[in-house]
Amino acid sequence: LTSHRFSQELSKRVQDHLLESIQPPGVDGDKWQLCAEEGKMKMYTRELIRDGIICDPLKAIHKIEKVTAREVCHNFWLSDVRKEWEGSVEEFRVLEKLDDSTVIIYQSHKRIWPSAPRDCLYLSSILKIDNPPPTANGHEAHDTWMVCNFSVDHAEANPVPGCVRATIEVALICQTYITSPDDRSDAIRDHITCDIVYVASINPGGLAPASFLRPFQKREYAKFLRTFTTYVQDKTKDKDVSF
Ligand SMILES: CCCc1ccc(-c2ccc(S(=O)(=O)CCO)cc2)cc1[C@H]1C[C@H]1c1ccccn1
Repeated sequence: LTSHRFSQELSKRVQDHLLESIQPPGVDGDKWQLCAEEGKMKMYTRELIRDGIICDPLKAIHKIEKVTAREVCHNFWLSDVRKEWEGSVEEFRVLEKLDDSTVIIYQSHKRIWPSAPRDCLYLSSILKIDNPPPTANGHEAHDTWMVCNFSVDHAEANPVPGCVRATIEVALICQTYITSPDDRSDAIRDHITCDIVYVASINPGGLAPASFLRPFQKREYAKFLRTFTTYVQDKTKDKDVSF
């Protein structure tokens, strides 16, 4: 297994996500507040201010039927399809490929009134988790995949002028579980469900008005999760299942 200059930091963050992020809210004792519900998707947040900047972490628990953890994580990680579901991104560049499952991305986001536009520079890695823990909804996982995105520095960022650098720490943890083949259909896709935990801490960088940022981010997270999960279901529905 080849390693790269971020291998150590990446595996530390993966371990942390497996220990903490995958825990359903309320179990890990933190003060997660349910802040939005849409169908099967529940969004929780905590109030966190760092140097006067709002960095409320988000934890979304979701489940989508008829897709596998690998299909969800692959469509989230694959750069070629990013623009098909990520509506808030303006510029998007892969700066470096560290290995077959790890890249460094530069992206700028569409300007948000009244603040300056933001950009992000982050490592994005997809990995399959061996000996999968039980899912956040308490199901026996058939398999577990994760995408881990976190901010790094890079010499060739060549940022869009005028952008304020936002920093991110994101994980998408997906677990497939097989539901009992109760109905007659022998199509395996009808018997799989994917439990999803999406955790994100976004530090918007320079000051953004508190009264504006909290509701804005909540709306954006809900929109992003809705768009992305719908995209994956549409993309995979006529394809052979890939575990
Ligand atoms: C708030 C400062 C601006 C801002 C910085 C950062 C991000 C952002 C970066 C990465 C990821 S991701 O989950 O890793 C998927 C790859 O893009 C999601 C969101 C979004 C916004 C803007 C668009 C707003 C947004 C979108 C979604 C969630 C929260 N905020």
